[in-house]
Amino acid sequence: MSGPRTITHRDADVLAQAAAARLVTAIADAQAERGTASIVLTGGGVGTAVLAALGSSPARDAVDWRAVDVWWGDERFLPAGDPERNETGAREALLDRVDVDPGRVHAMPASDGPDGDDVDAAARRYADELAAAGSGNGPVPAFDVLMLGVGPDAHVASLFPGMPQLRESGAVVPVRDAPKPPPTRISLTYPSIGAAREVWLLAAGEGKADAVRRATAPDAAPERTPVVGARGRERTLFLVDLAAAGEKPGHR
Ligand SMILES: O=C(O)[C@H](O)[C@@H](O)[C@H](O)[C@H](O)COP(=O)(O)O
Repeated sequence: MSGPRTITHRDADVLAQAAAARLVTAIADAQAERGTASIVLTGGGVGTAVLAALGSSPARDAVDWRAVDVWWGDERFLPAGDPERNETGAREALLDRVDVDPGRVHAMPASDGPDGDDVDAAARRYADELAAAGSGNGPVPAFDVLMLGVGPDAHVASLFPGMPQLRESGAVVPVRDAPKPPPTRISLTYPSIGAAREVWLLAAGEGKADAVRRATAPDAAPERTPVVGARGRERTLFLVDLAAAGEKPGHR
């Protein structure tokens, strides 16, 4: 797997708009090639801004949303509809504004869902849903694009530095005591992330400059810098703004 290609944008707004344009093009290309597309969404400010940019762009009508499978890379284990859930943000930003097939929007279970507050059972349920969709491809489908916001500590999804989930071989894991609130979450693992054709890493703002710098250091290791373990099968893009790249505004 080759290393990420970094593409730097003037600021967070340009990054969100450009990533949205890239996403709708990737969906259209996948549908042209295979008749369907499979995308994995991320929570966080930049991830949601990308969806909002796409949701408010005429370009959103360039794809057949009925032929898109939507998955999540991680989710906060909260009741359905909680404003802190990544699913809630994604629906408000994009999914409620396009004609998706509800049966192809695969939200991670909520804490008031079929497994109640049993986050282990909820993680197993999502792993089963992925395996069913994988239909012989293996434990997860061949995602076309998997987006991951990058935390200031270089976490991606809910894979945080030093936590045992980084070494998990299963497809989906429960997370307790996450350093980023809320503490209880569900997350894809590196094997699931690595099943994606493309992984797009999103980072904006000077608060991410250290994480981006560490991620591109030659001796970076996933244990301390989880973002370096996130690689796509065909391509990995690091989509950043000047501030996250540690460059001065106006430099471009
Ligand atoms: O559930 C979550 O919190 C996210 O999935 C998380 O992985 C997020 O993407 C990063 O923490 C970046 O978030 P920001 O873009 O808001 O900094």
